[in-house]
Amino acid sequence: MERGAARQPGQRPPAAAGRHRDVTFALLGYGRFGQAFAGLLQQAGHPVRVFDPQAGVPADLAAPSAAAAVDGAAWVVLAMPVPHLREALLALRPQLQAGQTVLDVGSVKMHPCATMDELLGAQIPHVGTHPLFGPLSLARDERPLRAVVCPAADHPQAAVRAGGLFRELGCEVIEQDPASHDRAMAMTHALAFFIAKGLVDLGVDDGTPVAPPSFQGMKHMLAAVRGDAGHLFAAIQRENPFAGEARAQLLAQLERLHRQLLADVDDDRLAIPAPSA
Ligand SMILES: O=C(O)C(=O)C[C@]1(C(=O)O)C=C[C@@H](O)C=C1
Repeated sequence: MERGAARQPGQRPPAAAGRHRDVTFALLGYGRFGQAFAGLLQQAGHPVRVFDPQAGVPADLAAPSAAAAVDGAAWVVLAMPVPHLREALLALRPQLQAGQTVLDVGSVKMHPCATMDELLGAQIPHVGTHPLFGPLSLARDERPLRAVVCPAADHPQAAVRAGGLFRELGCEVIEQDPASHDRAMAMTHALAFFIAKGLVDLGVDDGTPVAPPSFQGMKHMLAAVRGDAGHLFAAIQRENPFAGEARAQLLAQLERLHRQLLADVDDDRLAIPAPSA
């Protein structure tokens, strides 16, 4: 695991100073994360060109096509919903040059990394990344930001460059292989969204003034699910090969607990053992 030189909490990335005028980013996808990432890149002084066939892109950022966005860009950021990545990359492949670095920013890593390896091969430098932040955590000013970087076997230098980019944006960088990442996300991200969506669908009112402190921590989970158009929830669950098993294990544990409570087991048996020293 590689830990980057993190900024101090609350410390901002360097302000735009025109230092990076030659390092242009092509951002393909302007959804919730694409918009947030464009803002971070611009704040750091990077020119950004955006193409999104669906979302309204501000005129000063908009490129007329994916090819126009990518032309001459040092970085190509794949910020479309994960299930669209393959088709987008197939269409884009003829425009890409060996001097460019392609990175994805999806919440799962096995499928996107395998797709980039397959379609970009040894010719086009590429790297998988998962920024562990989004518009809500940025708005809460959570620092330090964190990003996972999954190096491609053929392109270790692309991973080094991506690590440098995320550090420049104020992130701690964690290096992981795609399977370890997806396993960890199945037990954290996927379960958090699963529980939160269950609570939202149940009609739980997280705005009630009597919600106790123990519930306050869940509010971020509910806000994340409410802010999602559905793509993120589906990708986190369906594109992660370990998420189904994690959900099944959680449901089994909840069912077991439910039965214990109904069976009136001794309260002591419900206690969670203290962690061993
Ligand atoms: O900050 C937000 O807006 C988020 O929802 C961030 C969030 C999450 O915590 O679920 C969303 C998706 C990413 O894959 C990682 C982080």
